[in-house]
Formats: sequence, structure tokens, C-alpha cells
Amino acid sequence: MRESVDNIVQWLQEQIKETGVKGLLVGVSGGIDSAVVAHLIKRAAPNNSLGVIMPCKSTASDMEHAQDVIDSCEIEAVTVDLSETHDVMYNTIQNQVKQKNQWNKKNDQLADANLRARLRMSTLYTLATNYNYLVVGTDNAAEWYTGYFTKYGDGGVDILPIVNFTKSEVKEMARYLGVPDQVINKKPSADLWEGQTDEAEMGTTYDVIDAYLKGEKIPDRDKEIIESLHKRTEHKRSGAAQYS
Ligand SMILES: Nc1ncnc2c1ncn2[C@@H]1O[C@H](COP(=O)(O)OP(=O)(O)OC[C@H]2O[C@@H]([n+]3cccc(C(=O)O)c3)[C@H](O)[C@@H]2O)[C@@H](O)[C@H]1O
Ligand SMILES: Nc1ncnc2c1ncn2[C@@H]1O[C@H](COP(=O)(O)OP(=O)(O)OP(=O)(O)O)[C@@H](O)[C@H]1O
Ligand SMILES: [Mg+2]
Repeated sequence: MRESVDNIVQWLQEQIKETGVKGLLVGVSGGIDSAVVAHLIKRAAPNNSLGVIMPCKSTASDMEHAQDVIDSCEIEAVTVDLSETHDVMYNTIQNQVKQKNQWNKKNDQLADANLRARLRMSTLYTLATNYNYLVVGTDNAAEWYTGYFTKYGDGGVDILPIVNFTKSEVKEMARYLGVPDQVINKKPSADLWEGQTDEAEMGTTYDVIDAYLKGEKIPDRDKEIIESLHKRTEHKRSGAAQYS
């Protein structure tokens, strides 16, 4: 892990140099992926790194964990509460479409949830412009392969330092970096709705996805799910289709 961490930190420093920015920022959710990235960017740019806590009807315990992460790596932090902004924006959109009798109730929860992720992205880019920093993404190998992120939401970032690390490697890195235990040991969640967990939504587990990515044999049912998720989300990993 020490070698991996040193290499990523060096890569992050190269990104700063090559792009000519002053530093790096990340959204800190209280989950393990952003905790690891916060520690990494603090190491890479001790005086020019920022952790951004963005509650959006988030649970109090997640926001406490986000603060624990900030404290554990001593990164500079700002908090931007998006709950009200989200309400106003979502209701405005919803009211317009409802007037046309075209509101699709079936997709309500997902539309509401993805707006949270995209408001966070807009907030991070507003701060990136202010500080002249890059937005650092937190996708790990399993999330990237399965497309388990919101397009132009948490997927809308400049650089991805842990995208080639499996979830179990991220866990190992977290322990090495000193991420608090309560963050390492909780269930991964996008926190987009009450009780959401990544594994329940995906229908498979990170252990199995990690095994698949390492070329190990996994049950047929999980293989089907992973390959279907991968295929369906190809558009998120490539740019917009271009007419030529
Ligand atoms: N074939 C295609 N080619 C080009 N574009 C295509 C497309 N199919 C859909 N699209 C577009 O993509 C949109 C669907 O993608 P998207 O908007 O991302 O939405 P979608 O993939 O349906 O939902 C996002 C998923 O990521 C999960 N998530 C989100 C945020 C954070 C985390 C986390 O782990 O923390 C997880 C969330 O729980 C949910 O399962 C469609 O509305 C459409 O605009
Ligand atoms: N409330 C929040 N405040 C700040 N950033 C957030 C918040 N919620 C989500 N994010 C950003 O969106 C990213 C995607 O969330 P995701 O749940 O995949 O990662 P995580 O919470 O760090 O780890 P885990 O997957 O284990 O929950 C986070 O890593 C973080 O950068
Ligand atoms: Mg999370």
C-alpha cells in the first residue's frame, strides 16, 4: 500500500503541474472512497487541497463521518448545504412537467437522486473555478466498470486517482492512510435515498465484482448482472455520441 499511495500522490502532483492549476478538491461524503481521496490530495498538496461537505437531506451520522474524515487528514474544508436548493429546483421542474400531465412517477426517486449528485458536481466546479483547483473523482474500479455513478454527477470530474483500485484495495489503502474505523466499516451507500446501499441496488457485492475484475471465477448469476451493468453504462465511460 505504501508504494501505491506514494505513486498516486506523485501522480496527483504531476496532474497539478501539467494542468497548471493550484491544487485539488474533493466532495467528502463520509464514505470510504472520498475519505481515501481526501487523504491522498492532502498529501499531494498540503496547502492547496480542499474537502467539500455537501449535505442534501443527508443523514446526521454521514455528515458526522464526513467531519471525522476532514479531522483525520486535517484538510481545509467548506460545507455547502444543498437541501434547500435541491427542493426548490426539483419542485420547479416537477411543477412544470405536472402541468402538462407528463410527470413520470416511476422515475421520480431516481430523477430526484441524480439531481443531488449533479448539484454537488455544480458546487464542486464553482469552487474549482474560485480556487483554481481540479475536481478529483472518487470512483473505484468496481464502480467504474459497472457504471455505478451518476453521469455528469459524481461522474463529472477532472481526474480519477483510485479508478484502478478494487473496493477491497481501497479499504486496505484507507487503513494505511488512517481513515477512521467508523468510515471504513460502514456499508457503502450513495446516500441518494433513505436506506440505500450500493450492493442492494446493484444486486451483487463488491467482493464478487472485485473477484470478477481480478479474473477469478464467480457465480453465473453475478457474472450476468455485472456484464449487463457494464454494457448498459458504456455511454457513461465514453463521450457524447458525435454525428459525423
Ligand atoms: N445508451 C445510451 N447512450 C447515451 N446516453 C444514454 C444511454 N442510455 C442512457 N443514457 C443517458 O444516461 C442517463 C442515465 O444515466 P444516469 O443519469 O447516470 O442515471 P442512472 O444510471 O439511471 O442512475 C444512476 C445510478 O448510479 C447510482 N449512483 C449515483 C450516484 C452516486 C453513486 C454512488 O455510488 O455514490 C451511485 C445511483 O444509485 C443509480 O443507480 C439517461 O437519462 C440518458 O440521459
Ligand atoms: N454529502 C456529500 N457531501 C460531499 N460529497 C458527497 C456527498 N455525497 C456524495 N458525495 C460525493 O460523491 C461521491 C460518490 O459517492 P460514493 O458513495 O460512491 O462514495 P463514498 O461515499 O466516498 O464511498 P462509499 O461508496 O463507500 O459510500 C463521494 O465519494 C463524494 O465525493
Ligand atoms: Mg457513499
